[in-house]
Amino acid sequence: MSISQWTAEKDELIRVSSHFYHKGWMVGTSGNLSVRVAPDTFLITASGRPKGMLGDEDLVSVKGLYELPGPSGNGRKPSAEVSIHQAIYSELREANAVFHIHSVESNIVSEWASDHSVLLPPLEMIKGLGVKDPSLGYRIDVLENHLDVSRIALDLKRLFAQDQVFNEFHLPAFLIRHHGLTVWGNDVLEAFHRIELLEYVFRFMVAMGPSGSTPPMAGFH
Ligand SMILES: CSC[C@@H](O)[C@@H](O)C(=O)COP(=O)(O)O
Ligand SMILES: [Zn+2]
Repeated sequence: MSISQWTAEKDELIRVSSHFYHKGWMVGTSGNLSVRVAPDTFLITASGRPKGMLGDEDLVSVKGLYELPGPSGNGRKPSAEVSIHQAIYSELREANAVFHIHSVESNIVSEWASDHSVLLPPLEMIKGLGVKDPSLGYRIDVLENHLDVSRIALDLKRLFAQDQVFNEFHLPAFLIRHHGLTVWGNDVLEAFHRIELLEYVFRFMVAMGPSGSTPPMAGFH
């Protein structure tokens, strides 16, 4: 396999990673990104690399959606959260890009979960996630964080197995409590848009507060 394989996909992920880093969503080594390049193969960011300054060698290929991969040929290890990406690619044929970020807002919103999900406000922006009517009351799923990442991947597969996940109220995203946001899309651009739209929604929610209304301004009655 030539080392110059998938150059365009690697460049795209490096650009997206740098953009998210500058937004404060992939600070330090946090977050991971992947793109599917064949039905059972994807490129993913290597573990523990600085997400604001990735190089070509920091994208490693993973073949197989069920077994945990070992280090790549250049010694880089795939993301420690590779099992979550595998769970998404194995269960959802429409997913061809998976982005995971650690934003402050997504972590605040994850604290507001009741019954393992958070109700999103009826903002027009939510239409960008593929829903027709934002006022219908969409919820984002919130999974528990576990030190053992394969437990998170297992919980995610259980969620996908529930019928409700496949109805029109299911969003192409979920939160891991006190950890971050994961989104998938049909391609890199769709996943990119979805991350930006959801982060806008989370910023709005944080500004409104957990009760969904802004506190009255001092001096105004
Ligand atoms: C700043 S440590 C964050 C990690 O524990 C993890 O959650 C993460 O998102 C990045 O892990 P990585 O193995 O680099 O893909
Ligand atoms: Zn993470």
